Amino acid sequence: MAAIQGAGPFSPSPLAKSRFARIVLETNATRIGLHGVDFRSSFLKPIKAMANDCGAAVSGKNLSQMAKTVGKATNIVWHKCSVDKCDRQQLLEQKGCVIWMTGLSGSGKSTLACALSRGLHARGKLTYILDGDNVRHGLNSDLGFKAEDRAENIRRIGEVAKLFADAGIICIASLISPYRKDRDACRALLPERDFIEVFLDVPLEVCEARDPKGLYKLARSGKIKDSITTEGRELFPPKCYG
Ligand SMILES: Nc1ncnc2c1ncn2[C@@H]1O[C@H](COP(=O)(O)OS(=O)(=O)O)[C@@H](OP(=O)(O)O)[C@H]1O
Ligand SMILES: Nc1ncnc2c1ncn2[C@@H]1O[C@H](COP(=O)(O)OP(=O)(O)O)[C@@H](O)[C@H]1O
Repeated sequence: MAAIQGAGPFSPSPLAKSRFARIVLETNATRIGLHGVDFRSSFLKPIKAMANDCGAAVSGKNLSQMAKTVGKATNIVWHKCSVDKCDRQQLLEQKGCVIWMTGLSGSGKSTLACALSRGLHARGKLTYILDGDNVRHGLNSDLGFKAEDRAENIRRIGEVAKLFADAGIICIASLISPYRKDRDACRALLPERDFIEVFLDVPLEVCEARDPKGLYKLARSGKIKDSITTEGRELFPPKCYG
């Protein structure tokens, strides 16, 4: 996990945003297959690590053809296609993965996700952001903020993120995702180095002072329920290290 320390109560300049994105990228470069990269120029070079991954993908083709019970469904058979993740990665010249931003509301997840997406896009990398706010407008519009609803929200986004990674896309998930067990369940869906967790280590006081949506105010006055504002400190590790 990589942690981004909270900045002071100022608006981030585009330069600061791109520096943030660079920190994340440099911290995790090896894990997304960008070895020895000069971040100022050579992002677009073909990714060496992909060759190894393709080997792994080939051995992964031996998925059982036996009918299985999956969840509530019976007689489910995995359908393989001759075009696989490896082929898509080679086409895109990048490695599909999930970069998971976690942190309190107002910690800067969406801002950093956008800066990272913009930075990668400028370097010719295909990204897609799954933002908690946005996904709750559609796929997850049936969910609220009780712990079990948050868990289902995170589970679904984890599954969608896995599909994006399988498509060869760098998927940036941006969710509060306060409970470690929910994040760990998403991590378990992917090969270890394909899931990069970034904790925005911003103190509750700073997030509450920002409060761009007025959520902390509403939570403190009891007007919204199931807020994690007050117990936020306990839900996240005190420090996270890359
Ligand atoms: N309790 C409560 N009531 C009303 N609204 C709330 C509540 N908690 C969170 N939010 C807002 O919902 C945004 C998305 O939350 P997430 O899907 O990221 O949350 S979670 O991962 O499921 O915990 C989240 O987005 P961010 O502010 O960008 O974090 C908040 O705007
Ligand atoms: N590094 C930063 N320093 C100061 N303010 C920031 C920083 N990153 C984001 N912000 C501001 O904090 C507020 C919340 O950011 P946002 O990205 O929406 O957080 P989240 O998605 O975690 O709720 C916004 O007003 C944003 O401009």
